[in-house]
Amino acid sequence: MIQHHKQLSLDMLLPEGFGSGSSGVTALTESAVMARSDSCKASCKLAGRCRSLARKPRSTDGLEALVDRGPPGPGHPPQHLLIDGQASLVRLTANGIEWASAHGGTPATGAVPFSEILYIKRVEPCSRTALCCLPVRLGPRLEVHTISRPQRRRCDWQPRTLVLEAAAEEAVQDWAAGISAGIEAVSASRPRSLLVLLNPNSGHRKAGSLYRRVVAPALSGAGIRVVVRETQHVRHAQDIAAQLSAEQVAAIDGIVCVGGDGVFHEAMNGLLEARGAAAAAGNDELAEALSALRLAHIPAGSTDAVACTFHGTRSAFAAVAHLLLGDTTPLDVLRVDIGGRSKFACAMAAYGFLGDVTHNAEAFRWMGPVRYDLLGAVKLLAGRSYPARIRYLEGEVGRVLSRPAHAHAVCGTDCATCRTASFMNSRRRSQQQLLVAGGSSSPLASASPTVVIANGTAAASIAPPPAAAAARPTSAPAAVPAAAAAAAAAGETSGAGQLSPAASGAVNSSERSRHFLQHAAGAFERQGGEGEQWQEIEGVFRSIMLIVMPCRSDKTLHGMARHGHLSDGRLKLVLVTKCSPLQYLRFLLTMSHSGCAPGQLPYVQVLDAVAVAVEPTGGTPSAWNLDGECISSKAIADLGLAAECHQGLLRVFARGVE
Ligand SMILES: Nc1ncnc2c1ncn2[C@@H]1O[C@H](COP(=O)(O)OP(=O)(O)OP(=O)(O)O)[C@@H](O)[C@H]1O
Repeated sequence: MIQHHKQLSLDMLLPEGFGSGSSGVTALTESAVMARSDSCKASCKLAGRCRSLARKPRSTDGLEALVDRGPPGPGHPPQHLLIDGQASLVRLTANGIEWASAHGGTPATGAVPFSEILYIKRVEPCSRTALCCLPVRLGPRLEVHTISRPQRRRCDWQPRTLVLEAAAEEAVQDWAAGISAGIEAVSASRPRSLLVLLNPNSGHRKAGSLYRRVVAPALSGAGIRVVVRETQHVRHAQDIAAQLSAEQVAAIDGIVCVGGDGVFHEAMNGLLEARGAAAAAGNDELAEALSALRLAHIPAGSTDAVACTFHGTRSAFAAVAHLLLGDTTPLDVLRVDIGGRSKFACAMAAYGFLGDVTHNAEAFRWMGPVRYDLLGAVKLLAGRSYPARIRYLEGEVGRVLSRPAHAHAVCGTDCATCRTASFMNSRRRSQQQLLVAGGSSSPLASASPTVVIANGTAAASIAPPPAAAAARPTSAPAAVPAAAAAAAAAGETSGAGQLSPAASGAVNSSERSRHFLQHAAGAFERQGGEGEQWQEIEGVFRSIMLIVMPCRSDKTLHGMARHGHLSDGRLKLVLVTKCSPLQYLRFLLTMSHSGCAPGQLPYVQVLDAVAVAVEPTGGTPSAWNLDGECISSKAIADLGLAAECHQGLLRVFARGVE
């Protein structure tokens, strides 16, 4: 059962930088400092600070005048306040707070936009005894909690607290009201209520303390209602997300995953499973409400590639800040068909080397994150390769985005490549809907080349014959699930944020040819375009990777796929052919240093694709690694794996790397 989050004492949990401790010292009154600073010189840790305050008496004359000035607001004259202990002229503009002060004779200005204020907190006046034994009078204050960007790594946001101090409580109230109104005007997408799924087993098993130290105070400060559930076992996060009732879905704006990539992967799968089930049951209202939920990842795991890719940093504070600000972006999801089931991955699906590493990693969890390095070294030396046949579809979006303007673009905030893909996707959907509404057969469909199915045990041998109407997938109805056919007929393609019933339900086929056929047919209908044809590559591979997003982590700062995107509807198909351990090590180092890109190494191919099918062609197949989760079922050995990228299927709390 969902338990209500216990409100924790902010004072106990405030992380460094969130607190009021140091700012309190700046509120020492001038006379108190003058009177007591000499007597506490020797013993007091703060004596130096006290002396400096005593040497530089601060003017508070302006504060008295403030009381009669009326409420602050855009167009109103600036008012005198103390900002971080400095007498300043402060005003509210339409965009935020601006101030000017003269610190030590040097004029200084500053500004904080409303869009970067996480929350504000009023602090009542009080008296306290500081470490220096001085009685400290803390006046009425307003803490403005915001972010700062370090010079060198701008996306590595740090907490910053601005303390506004006025002479009278009413003035602080006025400022609080003015700033709240400004935040309200830019906060349409900020969450108000969240479900938190916390995996206590992640990484170094410190997710709980990280939550209490960094996440809870921020959520509580922003007034967000939170329900926290600790996961008890493997797949628990998935079950919780999949079993959300309509009332629970209506009550929350999103799901926050505190842990590693695994817990995010599970929550995503649960959410998409629930969406598919709701759509299949004709419950459009619930399906829509589930589509509106956003997912967040607060990194506390071993790799945390999801958070690193979303925000360009592994900082939990940065992830929470993006969440509080309501940053939202669509995310591509890879739908993977294994035997009769569909699973979803947002980072990558890997066969060969990474599959082998994950296959053994769980047994060594007690070692912590270092298990990946050790197993990686072992598998590198073992040097296993796997024969396989790979088919892939570049897709319309793949062809358009292969133009120079997009081919080398690095995904970031407000990415032009992702916007283009999203535009193409929505245009294609509306075109299809128009055509369906008009009752005509879709020219898009008729212009599409066809998929030729080689009967028998061979999987779909795919090539577009000149007059292939008879060989169109519809000519083999048994191979195309009714739901998929209905979805295609209704124009329910894998558009942004949409999930066709076929994408989530179980598929009732166990034969290899049917498995590939139905995937190929579905993907082709959705993703193919004029002149499109499936490409086929057969060989022996050390590693096959389907990388959906850039996949940044501590080990690959630029991402495993340097030119991967969060929502361009494509994946990077990376094929490393059979090679020596030394060559493979070179590949790993290249990937770690600069990310996979075409033409780097002669034995590595990097291709753009929207759909891929991988079929083992001999020997014992490797396990698959789906977002770090190991999949080693008999179905993969028998049937292979087929995957298709769905553009912007999920919405996540992120803005991309700044
Ligand atoms: N209470 C629990 N006990 C044991 N395992 C759990 C529990 N809760 C969740 N899990 C499982 O732990 C697995 C790993 O979790 P997670 O991915 O969060 O951490 P990680 O593997 O250390 O990090 P990363 O995936 O970033 O490398 C998840 O797949 C999940 O199924």
